[in-house]
Amino acid sequence: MQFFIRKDEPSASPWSGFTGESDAPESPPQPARRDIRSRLRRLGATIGGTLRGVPRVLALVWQASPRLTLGLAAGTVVAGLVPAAAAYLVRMLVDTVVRTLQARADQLPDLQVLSVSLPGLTLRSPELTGTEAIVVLTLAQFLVFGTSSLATAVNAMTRQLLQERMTLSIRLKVMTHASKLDLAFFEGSKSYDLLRQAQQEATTRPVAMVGSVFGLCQAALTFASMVALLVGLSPWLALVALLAPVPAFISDARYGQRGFLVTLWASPIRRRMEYLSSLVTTDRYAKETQLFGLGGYLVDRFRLLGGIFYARQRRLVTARYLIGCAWSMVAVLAGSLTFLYVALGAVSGRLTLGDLILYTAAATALQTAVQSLFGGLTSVYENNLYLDTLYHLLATPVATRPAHPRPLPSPLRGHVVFENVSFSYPGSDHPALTDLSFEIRSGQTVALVGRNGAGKSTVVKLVARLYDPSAGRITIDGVDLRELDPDELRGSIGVMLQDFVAYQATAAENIGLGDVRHLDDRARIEASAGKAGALDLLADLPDGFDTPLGKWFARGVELSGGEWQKVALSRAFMRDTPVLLLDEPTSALDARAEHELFDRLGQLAEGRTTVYVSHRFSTVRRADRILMLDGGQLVEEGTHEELMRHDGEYAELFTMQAAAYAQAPAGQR
Ligand SMILES: Nc1ncnc2c1ncn2[C@@H]1O[C@H](COP(=O)(O)OP(=O)(O)OP(=O)(O)O)[C@@H](O)[C@H]1O
Repeated sequence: MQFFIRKDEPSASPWSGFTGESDAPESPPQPARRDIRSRLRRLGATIGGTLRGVPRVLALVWQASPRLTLGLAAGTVVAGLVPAAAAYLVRMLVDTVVRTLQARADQLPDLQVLSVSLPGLTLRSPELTGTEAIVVLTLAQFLVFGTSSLATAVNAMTRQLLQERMTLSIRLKVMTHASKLDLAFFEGSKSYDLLRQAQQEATTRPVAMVGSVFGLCQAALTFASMVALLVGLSPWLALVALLAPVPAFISDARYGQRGFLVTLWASPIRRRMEYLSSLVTTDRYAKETQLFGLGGYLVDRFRLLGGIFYARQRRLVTARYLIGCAWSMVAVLAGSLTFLYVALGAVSGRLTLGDLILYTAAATALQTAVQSLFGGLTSVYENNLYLDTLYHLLATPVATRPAHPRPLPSPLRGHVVFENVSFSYPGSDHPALTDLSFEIRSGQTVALVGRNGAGKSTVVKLVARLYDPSAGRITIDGVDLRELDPDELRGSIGVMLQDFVAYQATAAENIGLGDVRHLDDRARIEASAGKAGALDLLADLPDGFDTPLGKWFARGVELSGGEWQKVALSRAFMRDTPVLLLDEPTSALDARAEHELFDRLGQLAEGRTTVYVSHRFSTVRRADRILMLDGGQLVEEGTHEELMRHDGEYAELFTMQAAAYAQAPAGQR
């Protein structure tokens, strides 16, 4: 099956970073023709795989709520047996009426015994008059249909509740697992697709899954009870009813699998669509979108991708249902022939009127049951495929931790050493750091400088162990970082990243999240804000520290870039740690705020190892030592004075920046 764009699909415009390869993805070529034996083998494998998947699905449902699962199971059993019971009762009623009429016509005593034959058991009533027997049967019918209504209500209720529970439970599983994954996992586009797939399907698939598994069980019960009724009367009829829906099932299963493949391959397209949509609908991007008048362009890109996605779905969905319908005509024809056979049998006197009614009711119900059984199998199979992606995600190994981590030296002095460290980001051939060696003694304040892309942020991320070196090692107080428990290590490091997060939460939470154990410790939060120079700013907000920041939710107040940076900096100060890593902490601050911060940092850094990245040489010169990186390598190191005397690249950049200030017209200084 091909998924190329055809003439009737929206024409793909030339390649763009927004839309990607718009005529991809394409399915792998399907084998041209298969002989009957390999088709049967494949069918067997499909059914086997599907049935093996059922316990997995049931385990998920059970985990979501054992009580609701039991309720649904009970409702399903009742609903599954009702058609057979109803058909049986109708047959008894018709035969009773016929016998009563016969007795009255022949002027014989109107007395009869009602009997119900179950496997290994026959129940008989005492002698009843025709009217009494009809009343008893009507009562029994009332009971059956009453129970059936109750079962329908229980089924609908438990299904809906279970669906909600499962959606929640699967989303929680995905979130919990994702929060433990290695950062490297999030770097690849394939992983994003997997996550997206698992998350998006997590809201819809459980719904379909619960329905299909229990629908399957219900159909299986109806099937078994109907077969028991039908086989007793005519095994041939049972066989015809059994086989007639098979072709439609095979066709549906094939299209179910193709549907899954289209969804899977369309995942990158849908992710691009979501991204394009967010560019127009999210406050973060809306500013530029309006400023550059990008709305129309972005909407066009979205429309292009949406058109491609729809066209593929349309072709598949149309084929699936039209071809499925053609095959189900076989079942319809078999039903009509059964009807003819039974009616002729009744006319010839081989069958009673009750038998005729039982035959027709049972044959139709059996056919429906077989169809639902196969339909259920197809749908469980399809849902299983989607669930595979969920299980695949849940099976992704979480961030590696040493089996027996070495205890963090106590007290931690913060002596950091890079020994011949090289590092490339996951999926990148280009090394971000190459054979980097340096030492930061405990308590020292070190500035990392260098051009854009020199590797400064990478050094910060490696010390915080967001990644492990590709070669060489990093030690803290003599212990390789890989031998430590990452959480324990991170608990001893205060970090502010260059691309810090602005949480849509209150000011207090934005700071307190720096150490969740103290999220409610207002004194500590305010002290941290004080260290970052954010105290007055936050105290003056409409609800002080309880003011929600950001505009996503009600009552939110938006901050300026520099104000957000102060909040992020406050967060880094929440932990009273021996190591402090600050990646461009003042890039958005005004000159006074920056000056004041570095004055305070002088005291805050007392006794702590402090590493900061900065492009402003006025702040860099305050450091005890300066490390200058270029192309991922250390090119110069020393104090400001030493580097100026060395007259290398640092001195050149410093002089360039100083001259820019000195040459500025007096009014701009
Ligand atoms: N997540 C990533 N995946 C792949 N490559 C990356 C990633 N982050 C950074 N790089 C690459 O690693 C190199 C070093 O990046 P790094 O962010 O450490 O530079 P930097 O010195 O902090 O730059 P800047 O001054 O612009 O912040 C760059 O070539 C960059 O392209």
